[in-house]
Amino acid sequence: MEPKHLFSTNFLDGTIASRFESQPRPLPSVIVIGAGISGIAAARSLYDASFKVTVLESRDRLGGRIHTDHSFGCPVDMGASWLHGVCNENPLAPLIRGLGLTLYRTSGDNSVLYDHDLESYMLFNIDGNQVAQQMVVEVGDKFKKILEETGKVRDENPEDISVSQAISIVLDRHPELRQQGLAHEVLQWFICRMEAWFAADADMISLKTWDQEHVLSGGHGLMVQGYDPVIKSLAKDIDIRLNHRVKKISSGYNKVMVTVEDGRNFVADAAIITVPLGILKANLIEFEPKLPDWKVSAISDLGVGNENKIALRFDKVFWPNVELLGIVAPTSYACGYFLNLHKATGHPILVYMAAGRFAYDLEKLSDESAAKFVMLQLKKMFPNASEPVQYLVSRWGTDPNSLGCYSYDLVGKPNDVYDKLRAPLGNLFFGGEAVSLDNQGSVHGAYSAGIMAAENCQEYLLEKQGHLERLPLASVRHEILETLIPLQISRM
Ligand SMILES: Cc1cc2nc3c(=O)[nH]c(=O)nc-3n(C[C@H](O)[C@H](O)[C@H](O)COP(=O)(O)OP(=O)(O)OC[C@H]3O[C@@H](n4cnc5c(N)ncnc54)[C@H](O)[C@@H]3O)c2cc1C
Repeated sequence: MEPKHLFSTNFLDGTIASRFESQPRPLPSVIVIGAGISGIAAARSLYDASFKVTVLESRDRLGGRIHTDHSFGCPVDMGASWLHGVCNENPLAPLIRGLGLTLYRTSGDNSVLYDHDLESYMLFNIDGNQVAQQMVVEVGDKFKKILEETGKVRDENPEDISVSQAISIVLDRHPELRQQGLAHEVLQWFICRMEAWFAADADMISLKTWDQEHVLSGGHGLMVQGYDPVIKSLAKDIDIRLNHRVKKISSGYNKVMVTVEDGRNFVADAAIITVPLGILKANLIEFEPKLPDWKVSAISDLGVGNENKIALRFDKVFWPNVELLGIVAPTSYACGYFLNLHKATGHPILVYMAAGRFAYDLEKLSDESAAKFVMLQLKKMFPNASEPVQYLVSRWGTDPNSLGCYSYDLVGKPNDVYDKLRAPLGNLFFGGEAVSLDNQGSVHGAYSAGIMAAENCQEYLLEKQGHLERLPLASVRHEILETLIPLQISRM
Protein backbone atom coordinates (compact mmCIF):
# COMPACT_ATOMS: atom_id res chain seq x y z
CA MET A 1 0.00 0.00 0.00
CA GLU A 2 1.14 3.55 -0.74
CA PRO A 3 2.15 5.70 2.23
CA LYS A 4 -0.76 8.17 2.44
CA HIS A 5 1.28 11.30 3.05
CA LEU A 6 2.83 11.04 -0.39
CA PHE A 7 -0.38 12.36 -1.92
CA SER A 8 -1.50 14.93 0.56
CA THR A 9 1.64 17.08 0.59
CA ASN A 10 2.01 20.15 -1.63
CA PHE A 11 4.89 19.74 -4.02
CA LEU A 12 6.81 22.79 -5.10
CA ASP A 13 7.22 21.87 -8.75
CA GLY A 14 3.56 20.91 -9.12
CA THR A 15 4.34 17.78 -11.14
CA ILE A 16 3.83 14.17 -10.35
CA ALA A 17 7.54 13.44 -10.96
CA SER A 18 8.32 14.39 -7.38
CA ARG A 19 5.49 12.16 -6.15
CA PHE A 20 6.94 9.18 -7.88
CA GLU A 21 10.55 9.94 -7.02
CA SER A 22 10.70 7.93 -3.84
CA GLN A 23 8.90 4.99 -5.39
CA PRO A 24 10.38 2.04 -7.19
CA ARG A 25 7.79 2.25 -9.98
CA PRO A 26 8.70 3.96 -13.24
CA LEU A 27 6.75 7.03 -14.41
CA PRO A 28 3.60 6.14 -16.32
CA SER A 29 4.25 6.14 -20.07
CA VAL A 30 1.91 7.10 -22.89
CA ILE A 31 2.18 6.80 -26.67
CA VAL A 32 0.29 9.46 -28.58
CA ILE A 33 -0.52 8.54 -32.18
CA GLY A 34 -0.64 11.54 -34.50
CA ALA A 35 1.12 14.92 -34.21
CA GLY A 36 -1.77 17.14 -35.25
CA ILE A 37 -3.03 19.77 -32.79
CA SER A 38 -5.00 17.18 -30.83
CA GLY A 39 -2.11 14.75 -30.37
CA ILE A 40 0.36 17.51 -29.59
CA ALA A 41 -2.03 19.10 -27.06
CA ALA A 42 -2.51 15.71 -25.38
CA ALA A 43 1.25 15.11 -25.31
CA ARG A 44 1.91 18.63 -23.95
CA SER A 45 -0.53 18.08 -21.06
CA LEU A 46 0.97 14.76 -20.11
CA TYR A 47 4.54 15.97 -20.57
CA ASP A 48 3.89 19.00 -18.35
CA ALA A 49 2.49 16.63 -15.73
CA SER A 50 5.75 14.60 -16.00
CA PHE A 51 4.41 11.54 -17.76
CA LYS A 52 6.73 9.81 -20.20
CA VAL A 53 5.31 10.67 -23.62
CA THR A 54 6.27 9.59 -27.11
CA VAL A 55 4.38 10.84 -30.16
CA LEU A 56 4.38 8.70 -33.31
CA GLU A 57 3.59 10.61 -36.49
CA SER A 58 3.35 9.16 -40.01
CA ARG A 59 4.22 12.35 -41.90
CA ASP A 60 7.61 14.04 -42.11
CA ARG A 61 6.17 17.16 -40.49
CA LEU A 62 4.11 18.26 -37.50
CA GLY A 63 0.62 19.73 -37.56
CA GLY A 64 -1.49 17.26 -39.58
CA ARG A 65 -4.44 19.18 -40.99
CA ILE A 66 -2.72 22.35 -39.88
CA HIS A 67 -0.14 22.95 -42.57
CA THR A 68 1.44 26.37 -42.89
CA ASP A 69 3.46 26.39 -46.08
CA HIS A 70 6.31 28.91 -46.37
CA SER A 71 7.41 28.33 -49.97
CA PHE A 72 5.83 31.63 -51.10
CA GLY A 73 8.17 33.41 -48.70
CA CYS A 74 5.28 34.09 -46.31
CA PRO A 75 2.95 31.82 -44.32
CA VAL A 76 0.06 30.26 -46.26
CA ASP A 77 -2.24 27.85 -44.46
CA MET A 78 -3.18 25.00 -46.77
CA GLY A 79 -5.27 23.35 -44.04
CA ALA A 80 -6.98 25.24 -41.23
CA SER A 81 -6.62 28.99 -41.41
CA TRP A 82 -9.43 30.53 -39.32
CA LEU A 83 -9.92 30.66 -35.60
CA HIS A 84 -13.66 30.07 -35.30
CA GLY A 85 -14.67 32.09 -32.24
CA VAL A 86 -12.41 35.08 -31.63
CA CYS A 87 -13.18 35.31 -27.93
CA ASN A 88 -11.73 34.60 -24.51
CA GLU A 89 -13.76 31.38 -24.21
CA ASN A 90 -11.87 29.90 -27.14
CA PRO A 91 -9.50 27.36 -25.56
CA LEU A 92 -6.77 28.48 -27.98
CA ALA A 93 -7.09 32.17 -27.11
CA PRO A 94 -4.54 32.11 -24.25
CA LEU A 95 -1.94 30.46 -26.47
CA ILE A 96 -2.55 32.79 -29.39
CA ARG A 97 -2.38 35.77 -27.08
CA GLY A 98 0.75 34.50 -25.39
CA LEU A 99 2.49 34.07 -28.74
CA GLY A 100 1.46 37.57 -29.82
CA LEU A 101 -0.21 36.29 -33.00
CA THR A 102 -2.52 38.55 -34.99
CA LEU A 103 -6.00 37.64 -36.15
CA TYR A 104 -7.75 39.21 -39.12
CA ARG A 105 -11.46 39.00 -38.50
CA THR A 106 -13.30 38.26 -41.74
CA SER A 107 -16.73 38.07 -40.18
CA GLY A 108 -18.39 38.90 -36.90
CA ASP A 109 -21.19 36.44 -37.55
CA ASN A 110 -21.40 33.57 -35.07
CA SER A 111 -23.52 31.27 -37.19
CA VAL A 112 -22.08 28.48 -39.28
CA LEU A 113 -22.97 30.54 -42.37
CA TYR A 114 -19.99 32.57 -41.46
CA ASP A 115 -19.91 35.26 -44.08
CA HIS A 116 -23.51 36.27 -43.85
CA ASP A 117 -22.69 39.75 -42.76
CA LEU A 118 -21.89 40.33 -46.45
CA GLU A 119 -19.25 42.78 -45.36
CA SER A 120 -16.57 42.44 -47.92
CA TYR A 121 -17.12 40.37 -50.99
CA MET A 122 -17.79 40.70 -54.66
CA LEU A 123 -19.64 38.19 -56.78
CA PHE A 124 -19.31 37.69 -60.52
CA ASN A 125 -21.31 35.61 -62.98
CA ILE A 126 -19.72 33.05 -65.27
CA ASP A 127 -19.25 35.73 -67.96
CA GLY A 128 -17.26 37.87 -65.58
CA ASN A 129 -19.96 40.48 -64.91
CA GLN A 130 -20.24 41.70 -61.33
CA VAL A 131 -23.48 40.92 -59.53
CA ALA A 132 -25.08 44.03 -58.06
CA GLN A 133 -24.55 44.14 -54.29
CA GLN A 134 -28.26 44.84 -53.77
CA MET A 135 -29.13 41.53 -55.43
CA VAL A 136 -26.58 39.72 -53.23
CA VAL A 137 -28.15 41.23 -50.11
CA GLU A 138 -31.72 40.45 -51.23
CA VAL A 139 -30.94 36.84 -52.14
CA GLY A 140 -29.00 36.49 -48.88
CA ASP A 141 -32.17 37.49 -47.01
CA LYS A 142 -34.21 35.00 -49.05
CA PHE A 143 -31.71 32.28 -48.21
CA LYS A 144 -32.08 33.05 -44.51
CA LYS A 145 -35.85 32.82 -44.88
CA ILE A 146 -35.55 29.47 -46.71
CA LEU A 147 -33.38 28.13 -43.91
CA GLU A 148 -35.89 29.32 -41.30
CA GLU A 149 -38.60 27.43 -43.17
CA THR A 150 -36.47 24.27 -43.22
CA GLY A 151 -36.71 24.47 -39.41
CA LYS A 152 -40.47 23.85 -39.76
CA VAL A 153 -39.84 20.90 -42.07
CA ARG A 154 -37.52 19.50 -39.42
CA ASP A 155 -40.16 19.90 -36.69
CA GLU A 156 -42.72 18.04 -38.83
CA ASN A 157 -40.50 15.08 -39.69
CA PRO A 158 -39.31 12.67 -37.02
CA GLU A 159 -36.94 11.14 -39.58
CA ASP A 160 -33.84 13.11 -40.52
CA ILE A 161 -33.48 14.25 -44.15
CA SER A 162 -30.80 16.19 -45.97
CA VAL A 163 -30.62 19.99 -46.08
CA SER A 164 -31.08 19.93 -49.88
CA GLN A 165 -34.26 17.80 -49.58
CA ALA A 166 -35.59 20.25 -47.01
CA ILE A 167 -34.79 23.23 -49.26
CA SER A 168 -36.72 21.54 -52.12
CA ILE A 169 -39.72 21.03 -49.83
CA VAL A 170 -39.62 24.69 -48.75
CA LEU A 171 -39.38 25.93 -52.36
CA ASP A 172 -42.38 23.75 -53.35
CA ARG A 173 -44.38 25.21 -50.49
CA HIS A 174 -43.25 28.79 -51.04
CA PRO A 175 -42.82 29.47 -54.75
CA GLU A 176 -42.24 33.13 -53.87
CA LEU A 177 -38.87 32.10 -52.38
CA ARG A 178 -37.75 30.50 -55.64
CA GLN A 179 -35.17 32.51 -57.52
CA GLN A 180 -34.78 32.83 -61.28
CA GLY A 181 -31.86 33.58 -63.56
CA LEU A 182 -28.98 35.39 -61.90
CA ALA A 183 -30.74 35.47 -58.51
CA HIS A 184 -30.95 31.63 -58.65
CA GLU A 185 -27.20 31.53 -59.26
CA VAL A 186 -26.58 33.79 -56.28
CA LEU A 187 -28.74 31.47 -54.15
CA GLN A 188 -26.58 28.55 -55.31
CA TRP A 189 -23.53 30.52 -54.20
CA PHE A 190 -24.95 30.85 -50.70
CA ILE A 191 -25.56 27.10 -50.67
CA CYS A 192 -21.96 26.60 -51.86
CA ARG A 193 -20.73 28.66 -48.88
CA MET A 194 -22.87 26.62 -46.50
CA GLU A 195 -21.45 23.42 -48.01
CA ALA A 196 -17.95 24.79 -47.42
CA TRP A 197 -18.55 24.89 -43.65
CA PHE A 198 -19.37 21.18 -43.60
CA ALA A 199 -17.03 20.33 -46.49
CA ALA A 200 -19.89 18.28 -47.89
CA ASP A 201 -22.66 18.75 -50.45
CA ALA A 202 -26.09 19.84 -49.20
CA ASP A 203 -27.57 16.43 -50.06
CA MET A 204 -25.23 14.89 -47.48
CA ILE A 205 -25.78 17.38 -44.63
CA SER A 206 -28.17 16.47 -41.83
CA LEU A 207 -31.21 18.75 -41.48
CA LYS A 208 -31.57 17.67 -37.87
CA THR A 209 -28.17 18.87 -36.75
CA TRP A 210 -26.71 21.36 -39.26
CA ASP A 211 -27.37 24.40 -37.05
CA GLN A 212 -27.04 22.74 -33.68
CA GLU A 213 -23.35 23.40 -33.15
CA HIS A 214 -22.50 25.74 -30.28
CA VAL A 215 -20.37 28.15 -32.29
CA LEU A 216 -18.21 30.35 -30.07
CA SER A 217 -18.81 34.08 -30.14
CA GLY A 218 -16.50 36.70 -31.66
CA GLY A 219 -16.75 35.73 -35.32
CA HIS A 220 -14.05 34.17 -37.47
CA GLY A 221 -10.45 35.36 -37.58
CA LEU A 222 -7.69 34.39 -40.02
CA MET A 223 -4.40 33.54 -38.38
CA VAL A 224 -2.25 36.17 -40.09
CA GLN A 225 1.08 34.46 -39.26
CA GLY A 226 -0.45 31.03 -39.95
CA TYR A 227 -1.33 28.32 -37.41
CA ASP A 228 2.21 26.95 -37.42
CA PRO A 229 3.52 28.94 -34.39
CA VAL A 230 0.78 27.40 -32.23
CA ILE A 231 1.89 23.90 -33.20
CA LYS A 232 5.58 24.66 -32.70
CA SER A 233 4.99 26.16 -29.29
CA LEU A 234 2.92 23.20 -28.06
CA ALA A 235 5.42 20.69 -29.45
CA LYS A 236 8.48 22.20 -27.74
CA ASP A 237 10.70 19.56 -26.04
CA ILE A 238 8.28 16.71 -26.68
CA ASP A 239 9.63 13.42 -28.04
CA ILE A 240 7.97 13.31 -31.45
CA ARG A 241 9.03 10.65 -33.94
CA LEU A 242 8.25 11.74 -37.50
CA ASN A 243 7.95 9.19 -40.34
CA HIS A 244 6.53 6.64 -37.88
CA ARG A 245 3.37 5.29 -39.48
CA VAL A 246 1.42 3.17 -36.99
CA LYS A 247 0.11 -0.08 -38.48
CA LYS A 248 -1.04 -2.01 -35.44
CA ILE A 249 -2.16 -1.33 -31.87
CA SER A 250 -2.20 -4.29 -29.46
CA SER A 251 -3.57 -3.74 -26.00
CA GLY A 252 -3.82 -5.97 -22.95
CA TYR A 253 -1.97 -7.02 -19.81
CA ASN A 254 -1.93 -3.36 -18.70
CA LYS A 255 0.32 -2.41 -21.58
CA VAL A 256 -0.14 -1.16 -25.13
CA MET A 257 2.17 -2.21 -27.94
CA VAL A 258 2.21 -0.02 -31.02
CA THR A 259 3.80 -1.37 -34.20
CA VAL A 260 5.04 1.00 -36.88
CA GLU A 261 5.48 0.41 -40.60
CA ASP A 262 9.07 -0.84 -40.42
CA GLY A 263 8.10 -3.45 -37.81
CA ARG A 264 9.46 -1.68 -34.72
CA ASN A 265 7.36 -1.88 -31.56
CA PHE A 266 6.76 0.81 -28.93
CA VAL A 267 5.35 -0.19 -25.55
CA ALA A 268 3.65 2.05 -22.97
CA ASP A 269 1.06 1.96 -20.19
CA ALA A 270 -1.55 3.64 -22.39
CA ALA A 271 -2.05 5.13 -25.83
CA ILE A 272 -4.01 8.13 -27.13
CA ILE A 273 -5.20 7.74 -30.72
CA THR A 274 -5.66 11.02 -32.58
CA VAL A 275 -5.42 9.91 -36.21
CA PRO A 276 -8.13 11.38 -38.46
CA LEU A 277 -11.52 9.67 -38.65
CA GLY A 278 -10.83 8.97 -42.35
CA ILE A 279 -7.89 6.75 -41.33
CA LEU A 280 -10.04 4.78 -38.87
CA LYS A 281 -12.81 4.43 -41.46
CA ALA A 282 -10.34 3.01 -43.98
CA ASN A 283 -9.07 0.46 -41.42
CA LEU A 284 -5.49 1.55 -42.00
CA ILE A 285 -4.63 0.59 -38.43
CA GLU A 286 -5.15 -2.95 -37.16
CA PHE A 287 -6.42 -3.33 -33.60
CA GLU A 288 -5.63 -6.38 -31.48
CA PRO A 289 -8.10 -7.29 -30.04
CA LYS A 290 -10.46 -5.98 -32.71
CA LEU A 291 -12.46 -2.86 -31.94
CA PRO A 292 -15.90 -3.72 -30.55
CA ASP A 293 -18.85 -3.49 -32.95
CA TRP A 294 -20.27 -0.37 -31.26
CA LYS A 295 -17.00 1.48 -31.85
CA VAL A 296 -16.82 0.34 -35.47
CA SER A 297 -20.44 1.54 -36.05
CA ALA A 298 -19.67 4.91 -34.49
CA ILE A 299 -16.68 5.30 -36.82
CA SER A 300 -18.85 4.57 -39.86
CA ASP A 301 -21.87 6.63 -38.68
CA LEU A 302 -20.02 9.95 -38.81
CA GLY A 303 -19.12 11.59 -42.13
CA VAL A 304 -15.80 12.96 -43.31
CA GLY A 305 -15.89 15.83 -45.79
CA ASN A 306 -13.31 17.22 -48.15
CA GLU A 307 -11.99 20.68 -48.82
CA ASN A 308 -9.05 21.76 -50.95
CA LYS A 309 -7.17 24.94 -51.49
CA ILE A 310 -5.26 26.20 -54.50
CA ALA A 311 -3.05 29.09 -53.48
CA LEU A 312 -1.72 31.41 -56.18
CA ARG A 313 1.04 33.96 -55.67
CA PHE A 314 1.23 36.84 -58.15
CA ASP A 315 3.87 39.48 -58.67
CA LYS A 316 1.31 42.23 -58.09
CA VAL A 317 -2.30 42.71 -57.04
CA PHE A 318 -4.79 43.14 -59.93
CA TRP A 319 -8.00 42.43 -58.02
CA PRO A 320 -10.21 44.66 -55.86
CA ASN A 321 -9.61 45.15 -52.14
CA VAL A 322 -12.31 42.75 -50.88
CA GLU A 323 -12.03 39.60 -48.80
CA LEU A 324 -13.82 37.13 -51.07
CA LEU A 325 -14.21 37.03 -54.83
CA GLY A 326 -17.05 34.67 -55.71
CA ILE A 327 -18.28 33.10 -58.93
CA VAL A 328 -21.99 32.32 -59.14
CA ALA A 329 -23.33 29.49 -61.32
CA PRO A 330 -26.52 27.47 -61.93
CA THR A 331 -25.47 24.81 -59.37
CA SER A 332 -23.64 25.09 -56.07
CA TYR A 333 -21.13 22.55 -57.43
CA ALA A 334 -20.11 24.98 -60.17
CA CYS A 335 -19.90 28.04 -57.88
CA GLY A 336 -16.50 28.98 -56.48
CA TYR A 337 -14.60 31.61 -54.57
CA PHE A 338 -11.18 33.03 -53.85
CA LEU A 339 -10.01 34.26 -50.47
CA ASN A 340 -7.97 37.43 -50.90
CA LEU A 341 -5.01 36.97 -48.57
CA HIS A 342 -3.66 40.36 -49.61
CA LYS A 343 -6.29 42.06 -47.47
CA ALA A 344 -5.28 40.14 -44.37
CA THR A 345 -1.54 39.74 -44.87
CA GLY A 346 -0.37 42.28 -47.46
CA HIS A 347 0.97 39.53 -49.74
CA PRO A 348 -0.34 39.27 -53.35
CA ILE A 349 -1.97 35.87 -52.83
CA LEU A 350 -5.40 34.47 -53.73
CA VAL A 351 -6.58 31.14 -52.35
CA TYR A 352 -9.25 29.25 -54.30
CA MET A 353 -11.32 27.03 -52.02
CA ALA A 354 -13.40 24.01 -53.07
CA ALA A 355 -15.48 21.69 -50.91
CA GLY A 356 -17.43 18.43 -51.09
CA ARG A 357 -17.56 16.43 -54.34
CA PHE A 358 -15.93 19.24 -56.25
CA ALA A 359 -12.92 19.08 -53.91
CA TYR A 360 -12.59 15.36 -54.69
CA ASP A 361 -12.92 16.02 -58.42
CA LEU A 362 -10.15 18.62 -58.28
CA GLU A 363 -7.84 15.97 -56.82
CA LYS A 364 -8.19 14.00 -60.06
CA LEU A 365 -6.28 16.78 -61.84
CA SER A 366 -2.52 17.28 -61.77
CA ASP A 367 -1.34 20.30 -59.78
CA GLU A 368 -0.67 22.14 -63.02
CA SER A 369 -4.15 21.40 -64.44
CA ALA A 370 -5.80 22.40 -61.17
CA ALA A 371 -3.96 25.74 -61.18
CA LYS A 372 -4.92 26.24 -64.86
CA PHE A 373 -8.58 25.52 -64.10
CA VAL A 374 -8.56 28.07 -61.30
CA MET A 375 -6.83 30.66 -63.49
CA LEU A 376 -9.58 30.24 -66.11
CA GLN A 377 -12.12 31.11 -63.40
CA LEU A 378 -10.08 34.12 -62.35
CA LYS A 379 -9.64 35.35 -65.92
CA LYS A 380 -13.39 35.36 -66.37
CA MET A 381 -13.57 37.94 -63.60
CA PHE A 382 -10.37 39.75 -64.53
CA PRO A 383 -9.49 39.22 -68.21
CA ASN A 384 -6.16 41.00 -67.70
CA ALA A 385 -5.11 38.79 -64.78
CA SER A 386 -1.39 37.99 -64.83
CA GLU A 387 -0.14 34.40 -64.55
CA PRO A 388 0.78 33.24 -61.04
CA VAL A 389 4.45 33.21 -60.08
CA GLN A 390 3.94 30.17 -57.83
CA TYR A 391 1.06 27.92 -56.84
CA LEU A 392 0.26 25.31 -54.18
CA VAL A 393 -2.42 22.60 -54.39
CA SER A 394 -3.75 20.59 -51.45
CA ARG A 395 -5.07 17.00 -51.68
CA TRP A 396 -6.66 16.31 -48.31
CA GLY A 397 -9.11 13.73 -49.65
CA THR A 398 -6.55 11.32 -51.07
CA ASP A 399 -3.66 12.07 -48.72
CA PRO A 400 -3.16 8.72 -46.91
CA ASN A 401 -2.50 10.65 -43.68
CA SER A 402 -5.88 12.39 -43.63
CA LEU A 403 -8.36 10.84 -46.14
CA GLY A 404 -10.64 13.85 -45.86
CA CYS A 405 -10.60 17.26 -44.27
CA TYR A 406 -12.86 17.02 -41.19
CA SER A 407 -15.91 15.25 -39.82
CA TYR A 408 -19.57 16.25 -40.22
CA ASP A 409 -22.94 14.80 -39.27
CA LEU A 410 -24.39 12.42 -41.84
CA VAL A 411 -28.15 12.32 -42.40
CA GLY A 412 -29.67 10.06 -39.74
CA LYS A 413 -26.61 10.09 -37.48
CA PRO A 414 -27.39 8.31 -34.19
CA ASN A 415 -27.47 10.62 -31.15
CA ASP A 416 -24.80 8.77 -29.22
CA VAL A 417 -22.20 8.60 -31.98
CA TYR A 418 -19.81 11.11 -30.38
CA ASP A 419 -20.02 9.47 -26.94
CA LYS A 420 -19.13 6.16 -28.54
CA LEU A 421 -16.33 7.62 -30.62
CA ARG A 422 -14.63 9.20 -27.64
CA ALA A 423 -15.25 6.36 -25.17
CA PRO A 424 -11.94 4.79 -24.07
CA LEU A 425 -11.27 1.08 -24.40
CA GLY A 426 -9.24 0.08 -21.35
CA ASN A 427 -5.89 1.78 -21.79
CA LEU A 428 -6.73 3.15 -25.28
CA PHE A 429 -8.00 6.74 -25.39
CA PHE A 430 -9.42 8.59 -28.37
CA GLY A 431 -8.70 12.21 -29.31
CA GLY A 432 -8.88 14.18 -32.56
CA GLU A 433 -11.36 16.72 -33.93
CA ALA A 434 -14.09 14.13 -34.51
CA VAL A 435 -14.45 13.38 -30.79
CA SER A 436 -14.62 17.03 -29.68
CA LEU A 437 -17.46 17.72 -27.25
CA ASP A 438 -18.81 20.84 -28.97
CA ASN A 439 -16.76 21.86 -31.98
CA GLN A 440 -15.99 18.94 -34.26
CA GLY A 441 -14.10 19.82 -37.42
CA SER A 442 -12.25 22.75 -35.89
CA VAL A 443 -8.76 23.41 -34.56
CA HIS A 444 -9.95 24.48 -31.12
CA GLY A 445 -12.28 21.45 -30.97
CA ALA A 446 -9.37 19.14 -31.82
CA TYR A 447 -7.21 20.86 -29.20
CA SER A 448 -9.82 20.44 -26.45
CA ALA A 449 -10.41 16.82 -27.46
CA GLY A 450 -6.67 16.16 -27.07
CA ILE A 451 -6.61 17.77 -23.62
CA MET A 452 -9.71 15.79 -22.60
CA ALA A 453 -8.17 12.50 -23.76
CA ALA A 454 -4.98 13.35 -21.83
CA GLU A 455 -6.96 14.11 -18.67
CA ASN A 456 -8.86 10.84 -18.92
CA CYS A 457 -5.66 8.94 -19.59
CA GLN A 458 -3.91 10.62 -16.67
CA GLU A 459 -6.78 9.81 -14.34
CA TYR A 460 -6.84 6.19 -15.51
CA LEU A 461 -3.10 5.70 -15.02
CA LEU A 462 -2.98 7.36 -11.63
CA GLU A 463 -5.96 5.35 -10.42
CA LYS A 464 -4.30 2.20 -11.66
CA GLN A 465 -1.22 3.06 -9.65
CA GLY A 466 -3.40 3.74 -6.64
CA HIS A 467 -3.13 7.52 -6.72
CA LEU A 468 -6.59 8.98 -6.79
CA GLU A 469 -5.63 12.63 -6.61
CA ARG A 470 -5.43 14.34 -9.99
CA LEU A 471 -3.07 17.15 -10.78
CA PRO A 472 -3.77 20.39 -12.57
CA LEU A 473 -2.73 20.22 -16.19
CA ALA A 474 -0.83 22.76 -18.26
CA SER A 475 -3.90 24.89 -19.04
CA VAL A 476 -3.45 26.60 -15.66
CA ARG A 477 -0.54 28.56 -17.08
CA HIS A 478 -2.73 29.81 -19.90
CA GLU A 479 -5.27 31.24 -17.49
CA ILE A 480 -2.59 33.50 -16.10
CA LEU A 481 -1.66 34.74 -19.58
CA GLU A 482 -5.31 35.35 -20.36
CA THR A 483 -5.62 38.25 -17.98
CA LEU A 484 -2.44 39.92 -19.15
CA ILE A 485 -2.43 40.00 -22.94
CA PRO A 486 -5.29 40.98 -25.28
CA LEU A 487 -6.07 39.12 -28.53
CA GLN A 488 -4.63 41.14 -31.41
CA ILE A 489 -7.30 41.74 -34.02
CA SER A 490 -6.38 43.75 -37.07
CA ARG A 491 -9.94 44.54 -38.15
CA MET A 492 -13.04 44.80 -36.00
C1 LIG B 1 -8.60 22.40 -45.94
C2 LIG B 1 -8.96 22.49 -44.48
C3 LIG B 1 -9.42 23.69 -43.98
C4 LIG B 1 -9.75 23.79 -42.62
N1 LIG B 1 -10.11 25.01 -42.12
C5 LIG B 1 -10.26 25.15 -40.80
C6 LIG B 1 -10.35 26.45 -40.24
O1 LIG B 1 -10.26 27.44 -40.94
N2 LIG B 1 -10.53 26.55 -38.89
C7 LIG B 1 -10.60 25.45 -38.08
O2 LIG B 1 -10.80 25.60 -36.88
N3 LIG B 1 -10.46 24.20 -38.59
C8 LIG B 1 -10.26 24.03 -39.91
N4 LIG B 1 -10.02 22.80 -40.43
C9 LIG B 1 -10.11 21.63 -39.55
C10 LIG B 1 -8.86 21.47 -38.67
O3 LIG B 1 -7.73 21.57 -39.47
C11 LIG B 1 -8.91 20.10 -38.01
O4 LIG B 1 -10.13 19.94 -37.31
C12 LIG B 1 -7.77 19.89 -37.01
O5 LIG B 1 -6.56 20.42 -37.47
C13 LIG B 1 -7.65 18.40 -36.76
O6 LIG B 1 -6.63 18.15 -35.83
P1 LIG B 1 -6.38 16.66 -35.33
O7 LIG B 1 -5.20 16.70 -34.45
O8 LIG B 1 -7.65 16.09 -34.82
O9 LIG B 1 -6.06 15.82 -36.65
P2 LIG B 1 -4.77 15.93 -37.64
O10 LIG B 1 -4.29 17.33 -37.67
O11 LIG B 1 -5.17 15.30 -38.89
O12 LIG B 1 -3.71 15.04 -36.85
C14 LIG B 1 -3.68 13.66 -36.95
C15 LIG B 1 -2.25 13.24 -37.26
O13 LIG B 1 -2.22 11.80 -37.36
C16 LIG B 1 -1.26 11.47 -38.35
N5 LIG B 1 -1.50 10.11 -38.79
C17 LIG B 1 -2.41 9.63 -39.67
N6 LIG B 1 -2.28 8.30 -39.78
C18 LIG B 1 -1.29 7.92 -38.95
C19 LIG B 1 -0.70 6.67 -38.63
N7 LIG B 1 -1.12 5.53 -39.17
N8 LIG B 1 0.33 6.65 -37.75
C20 LIG B 1 0.79 7.80 -37.17
N9 LIG B 1 0.25 9.00 -37.44
C21 LIG B 1 -0.78 9.06 -38.31
C22 LIG B 1 -1.49 12.52 -39.42
O14 LIG B 1 -0.39 12.64 -40.28
C23 LIG B 1 -1.74 13.77 -38.58
O15 LIG B 1 -0.55 14.49 -38.37
C24 LIG B 1 -9.65 22.67 -41.78
C25 LIG B 1 -9.17 21.46 -42.29
C26 LIG B 1 -8.82 21.38 -43.62
C27 LIG B 1 -8.25 20.09 -44.15
